Amino acid sequence: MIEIHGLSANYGEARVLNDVSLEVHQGEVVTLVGRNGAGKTTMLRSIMGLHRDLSGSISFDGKPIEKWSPNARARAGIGWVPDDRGIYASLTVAENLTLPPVVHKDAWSMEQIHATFPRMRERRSSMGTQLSGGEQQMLAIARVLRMGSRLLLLDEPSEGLAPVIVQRIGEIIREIKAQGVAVLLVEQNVKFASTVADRHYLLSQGRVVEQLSNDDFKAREVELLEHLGM
Ligand SMILES: Nc1ncnc2c1ncn2[C@@H]1O[C@H](COP(=O)(O)OP(=O)(O)OP(=O)(O)O)[C@@H](O)[C@H]1O
Repeated sequence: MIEIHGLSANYGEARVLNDVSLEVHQGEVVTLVGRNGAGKTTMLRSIMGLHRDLSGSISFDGKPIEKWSPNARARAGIGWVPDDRGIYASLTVAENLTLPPVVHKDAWSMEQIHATFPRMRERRSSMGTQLSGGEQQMLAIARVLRMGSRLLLLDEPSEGLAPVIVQRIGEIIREIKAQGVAVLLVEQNVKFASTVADRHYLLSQGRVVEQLSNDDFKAREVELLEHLGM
């Protein structure tokens, strides 16, 4: 679905990603794990077309997309869920869901959204400001599925959420995967990452230092926690 080869990214003089290659296939959940400042968010922003100071190749469904605008990438089916979730505070849940345009034929219907996210039906008239952190995260994920995204870029969805809510987000990611959607997940929560992902890329100082199956990742959890300084 998405293939990245030799991606390097800079902020002015500073190189923050160095020759990174990775791929995510349809229906796969893959994490990018690394310390603060390792370059994880820059990777997601580069895939979405929001960071442009880069070299290397990015192809989506076999088409080179490096020169495409973020809009064109969204229309092709790439959905960005930023770490601040980007909810419109003064709109209701229903308005937040329906405001962005449907950009792809694989867009989820409201019925599908409500089946996977029953909380969004219950809260449909609530304003963005009234939502808990977990509800905001669910709304942000539901919104890109409603637009028709087939590859979700999730930036630390577990951050700041209570364990029981993190567990629910994990269930949602597994349900989304079962529908054939691919997920590239930035995470520092190693435990959570191991409950949802098929594979992991370990990023350190802008380089992929290891690629691990989920079984290997779980077996080396203690060492990885140490590596991440957690
Ligand atoms: N707008 C910017 N201008 C200059 N440097 C930046 C900018 N944004 C990020 N950086 C730097 O790029 C490097 C990678 O940042 P990035 O946010 O991608 O890392 P991260 O792994 O997502 O970490 P975090 O979890 O802290 O966001 C860091 O050294 C950071 O200071």
